[in-house]
Amino acid sequence: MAHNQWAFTDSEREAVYKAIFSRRDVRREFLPEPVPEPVLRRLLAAAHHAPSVGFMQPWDFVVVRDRDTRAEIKTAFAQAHAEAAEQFDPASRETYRRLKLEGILEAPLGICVTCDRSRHGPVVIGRTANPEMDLYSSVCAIQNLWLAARAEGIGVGWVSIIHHQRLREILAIPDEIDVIAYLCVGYVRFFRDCPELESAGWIERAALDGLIHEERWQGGREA
Ligand SMILES: Cc1cc2c(cc1C)N(C[C@H](O)[C@H](O)[C@H](O)COP(=O)(O)O)c1[nH]c(=O)[nH]c(=O)c1N2
Repeated sequence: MAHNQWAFTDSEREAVYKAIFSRRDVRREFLPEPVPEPVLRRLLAAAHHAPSVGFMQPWDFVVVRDRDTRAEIKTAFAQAHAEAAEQFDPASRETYRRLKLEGILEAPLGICVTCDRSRHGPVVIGRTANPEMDLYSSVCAIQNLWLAARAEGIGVGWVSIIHHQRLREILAIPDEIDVIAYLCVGYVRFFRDCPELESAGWIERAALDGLIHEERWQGGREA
């Protein structure tokens, strides 16, 4: 197509890809400066404009600023992290233990993203055949927030090494609401060029060509 009036301008498009390619999971580079309310509001508005199954908008955002609360969450992480280490084979266990996998106390802000699976009733457009679609919708909100944060020069780190039931207790989240994520959010000293798990030698980024299948799945499970 020669000209597409709906495309962004070159610089706008570059900005979108820049956010996508330079977004990182941040753990150790957080700065303690608070995130101003208008900026936080923009991040949450970006999250809230994510796509959602049947326009369900199943998310809520619990904003955690209190250090004592974050310390409780850190303790919950430490417990789940110790349990996790036992699940890796002995050869990689020590490497796992040395990885920095959260910035709960370093980041001035935590955001717990949830999913209210019964919002708008039991039958939802698009969720009938695949009931997990509401959970995916909350994940879309997280990705929007993550990219918007990158554009604001703010880092986000997803901490999933934590039992959601424990988070629910600490944050007084009702039983019928699913916890989707705990995010550490704050300004950063810098953004890494590539995923820390890659530079730490844990896993490399797969070649995209090996993940694309023409018409039918080709080959075995291995990409
Ligand atoms: C659902 C989910 C859950 C987690 C993560 C991500 C996602 C999508 N990631 C971040 C993850 O390690 C990271 O995205 C990859 O290593 C790729 O790095 P970049 O995000 O590109 O920096 C993550 N990182 C971490 O240090 N502790 C964690 O508990 C988690 N949990």
